[in-house]
Amino acid sequence: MVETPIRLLIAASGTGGHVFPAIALAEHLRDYQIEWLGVPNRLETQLVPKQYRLNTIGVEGFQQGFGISSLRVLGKLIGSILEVRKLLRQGNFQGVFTTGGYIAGPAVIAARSLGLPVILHEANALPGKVTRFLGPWCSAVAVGFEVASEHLPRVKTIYTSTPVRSQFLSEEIEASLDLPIPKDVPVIVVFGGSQGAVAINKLVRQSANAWFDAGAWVVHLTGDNDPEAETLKHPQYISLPFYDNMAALLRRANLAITRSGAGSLTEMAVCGTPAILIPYPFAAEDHQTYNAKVFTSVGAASLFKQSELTVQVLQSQVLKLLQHPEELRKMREAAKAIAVPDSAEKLAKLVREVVEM
Ligand SMILES: CC(=O)N[C@H]1[C@@H](OP(=O)(O)OP(=O)(O)OC[C@H]2O[C@@H](n3ccc(=O)[nH]c3=O)[C@H](O)[C@@H]2O)O[C@H](CO)[C@@H](O)[C@@H]1O
Repeated sequence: MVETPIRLLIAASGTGGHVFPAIALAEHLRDYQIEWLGVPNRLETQLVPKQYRLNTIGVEGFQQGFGISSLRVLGKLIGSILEVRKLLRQGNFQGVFTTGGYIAGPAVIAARSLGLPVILHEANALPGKVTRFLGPWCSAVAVGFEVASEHLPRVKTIYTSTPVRSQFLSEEIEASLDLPIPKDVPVIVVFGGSQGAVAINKLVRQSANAWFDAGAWVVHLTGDNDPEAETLKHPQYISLPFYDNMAALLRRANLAITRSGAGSLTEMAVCGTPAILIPYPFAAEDHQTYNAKVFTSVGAASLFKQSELTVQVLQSQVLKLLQHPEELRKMREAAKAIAVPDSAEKLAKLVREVVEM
């Protein structure tokens, strides 16, 4: 008799930090029939339908305080819970995996109200509200940073780190870097999460000439909402709105200047990329600062508040590191020491244990 494959609904929506780890996990559950739950206008609509059926619902987060708009969001939430319950029942799903965020609300509530198992993965050092609130109701909660467990006292967590896309684990990936950079020059990569970071872009454009003079090349991933993105021209400067082959670039880079989203940090650990971290100041509950501290506490990065970082400070901090390659080497080793390259396997094992129990 042919066994029917297990049907799993993955609820992962929004930015790269939520969608990429779920794609990496799905690659380790090839024998499962996977469908996706997302919203109609976010990154999952570009990344998911090539491989998995994408079901979309309308859902959004609550704002501070309680008013008319909260009532509207609550109404939408109830509607989307009913929609997900219908999808789970009609699709005969046996479990749900989610990476948290708004989509996790209806996904967890619908699944648990039907008695289905739910595995939630929380990538951030300070878990999001949905994880803190619904974590105790999930069958298993995996965390990307060990310190996250301290913020989830009512939940038995499992530390798996955060899965990275498979190209990050390939030994030969650096050879696939298709940017015209000479072999032996120091490379600084600047990026701001999957959306770009206009404030960092500005600082970098004002600081970069001193780094060029020191022989460094700068690869600047500006995001696509920076009106000044094309204003700096230099033979040692490459500016792109977005770059797909981050695995090769982070391996090649001697230093990254970036935000501290959980996805980027995990990738930099796996690649051993030393970093200057500038947490996004408006991130929910300042969670990026908590993420960054995981790296600074082991000596893999230095941390600067955006409000306190001037051109002079950034310029001299980078020059100091360029002049002390042994310091960069120590940071590289420190980053690698906290990497968990088999995170996707660990998470897939957990999913199997819970769903097939
Ligand atoms: C503003 C905000 O609240 N961001 C959150 C969002 O992260 P967000 O998705 O913005 O940022 P992450 O650092 O987690 O991930 C960025 C991803 O985009 C990729 N990339 C980026 C630029 C580029 O040119 N090419 C490319 O592929 C990176 O390699 C990485 O995989 O979810 C994360 C996980 O919950 C949180 O930790 C972040 O704090």
